[in-house]
Amino acid sequence: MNTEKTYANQLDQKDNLKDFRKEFYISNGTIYLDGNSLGILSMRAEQAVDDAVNAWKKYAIDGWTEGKHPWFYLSEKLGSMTAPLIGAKKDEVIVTGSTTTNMHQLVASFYKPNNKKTKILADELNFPSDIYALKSQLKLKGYDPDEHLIQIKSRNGNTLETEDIVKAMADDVALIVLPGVLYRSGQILDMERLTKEAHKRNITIGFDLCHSIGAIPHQLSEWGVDFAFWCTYKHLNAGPGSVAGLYVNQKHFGNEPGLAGWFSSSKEKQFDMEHTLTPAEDAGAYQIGTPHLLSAAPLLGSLEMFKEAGIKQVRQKSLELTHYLMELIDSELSDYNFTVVSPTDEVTRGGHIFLEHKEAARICKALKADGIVPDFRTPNGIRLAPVALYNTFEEVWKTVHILKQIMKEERYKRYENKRGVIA
Ligand SMILES: Cc1ncc(COP(=O)(O)O)c(C=O)c1O
Ligand SMILES: Nc1ccccc1C(=O)C[C@H](N)C(=O)O
Repeated sequence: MNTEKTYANQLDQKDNLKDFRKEFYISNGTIYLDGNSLGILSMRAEQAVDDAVNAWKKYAIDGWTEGKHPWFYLSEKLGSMTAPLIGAKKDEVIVTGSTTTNMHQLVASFYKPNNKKTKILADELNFPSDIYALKSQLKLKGYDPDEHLIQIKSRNGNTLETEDIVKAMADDVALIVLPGVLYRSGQILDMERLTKEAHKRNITIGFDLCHSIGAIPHQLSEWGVDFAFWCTYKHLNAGPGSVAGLYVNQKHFGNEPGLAGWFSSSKEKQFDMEHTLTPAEDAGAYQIGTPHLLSAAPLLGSLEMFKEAGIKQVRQKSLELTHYLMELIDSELSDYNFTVVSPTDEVTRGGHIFLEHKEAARICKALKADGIVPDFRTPNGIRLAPVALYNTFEEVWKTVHILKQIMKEERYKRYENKRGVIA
């Protein structure tokens, strides 16, 4: 491979998405590689927040129905803007809640245990919040999570085998919830095949798309996935605590949500103030209460950028960035005991790379001191996410060379090998 910096510059010059970087606030001298934990602010997202504040200033209560983006319809509008990113129909998507509250809503709606089927299938590598939510949903239905939550085991501690998941789809499984992309190793699960296998066995299946939305294309409707949910503060760059999203396949429209509220209502009936709910005929039925407008607004700006860039192009560049990163790690860091545990192939490699090293916590501190923002995951993981919309090949090149210097000079030894509060 070509390890010269000039090669990185050539790749940057050829990059069709390079102009998007100019729209982001990138701190001077910083190389931000943590976009899969929190994406950075774009001018368009900022503008959308300003517009929302101004609409409040100008319209007060009338902002619900007036202005450029009337608040009463904003969740649906953002849902339809999100749909192309996941291969869904417009009315199958709604922007609402947080990842975890949406998961609670969907499990409360789709987990319907009966005499024969009572178990929920998940995996042992998922983000803790999902597992906590599943356990509490089981308890609410009177089941012991120790018996009724089955967590598929990883053979190597980092990735899952489709065959192992399919094998675990036993007769007593009612519901499956899995990540689309694993938060540590970045492995993409075969959502299409898993959905097919689940449905053959009469099992409902849903996916957590936190680490896949905005990083890879999906075809949820075509695959027939029953439901999905995600956050918008990672690859979608909508800001800390931005409003999340959910997808419900249209074959499930017309049902009552497990957790109802007046925003679950059909729009026409909502202000009739009846005590009998008429649920919306689409994914809107899975909303609960008043949308968090100021935290939803930035998505208007970010999703517009995704529309212009196109998720296929985003994926293409992301694959090139992670490929380049892995090649440089291979050629430059071979003396320093790093292990890349992310899948290397293009089918199962997501938008970030996961490196293991026993000194990972303090290597991350040393990187940060040199202006590179990685993400530490306990006990020994370094996540690096070169993001298509705002990172460059030159930044990838610099990261690996700075990391090499840190290792060569053992500069990480200046720090304690312990995580900070968050990373
Ligand atoms: C896979 C996954 N699920 C859930 C969450 C958390 O959900 P919430 O947005 O509700 O905090 C995260 C990250 O925070 C995540 O990576
Ligand atoms: N929501 C957060 C709030 C604070 C700090 C980090 C997060 C994350 O999102 C972590 C992320 N889910 C991860 O995959 O590590």
